[in-house]
Amino acid sequence: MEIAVIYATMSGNTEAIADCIVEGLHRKNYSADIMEIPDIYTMEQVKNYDLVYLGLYTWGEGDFPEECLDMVDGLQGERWDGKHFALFGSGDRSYEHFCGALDRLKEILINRGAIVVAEPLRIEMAPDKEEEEEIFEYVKETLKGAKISNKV
Ligand SMILES: Cc1cc2nc3c(=O)[nH]c(=O)nc-3n(C[C@H](O)[C@H](O)[C@H](O)COP(=O)(O)O)c2cc1C
Repeated sequence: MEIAVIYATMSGNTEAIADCIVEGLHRKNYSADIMEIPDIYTMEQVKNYDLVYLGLYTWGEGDFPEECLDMVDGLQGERWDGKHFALFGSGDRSYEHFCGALDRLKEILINRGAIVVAEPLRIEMAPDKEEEEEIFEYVKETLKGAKISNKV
């Protein structure tokens, strides 16, 4: 089973969540390819995976980060029927739309036929110890959601 963890980060918080997701996957004996946006150039790279963890921080007023716009366009331009996605990101509760980019991303993916396997995981800034546990639980929930029964 092929799993990718793809993320965008400006100050490292979303990257810390991505690293924790990879660790959570290892604990369940799954491996994953981890990639930072904008190093993903084609949707073909995304299509190769059975489960894609996609992480973004939120910018502006609930907006996508600038470096994600090409990828969002790419996602919008394809059908993702039956493909499993799990969304995560960092934000700041002092903004009106906490992790708002994740709501927008979820809507786009669902409209294009994707299965978003759990509610997006929203972390305030960088994960603390308690939130790391939350991330490990999220990994378990999303693996179940994706109905992955075979180990990599
Ligand atoms: C100009 C600006 C706009 C932001 N807008 C939002 C927002 O609308 N919603 C939110 O939850 N966080 C917002 N944030 C907070 C970032 O998403 C937050 O700092 C996040 O942890 C950054 O993640 P990163 O370390 O992965 O880059 C904003 C930050 C800046 C500097």
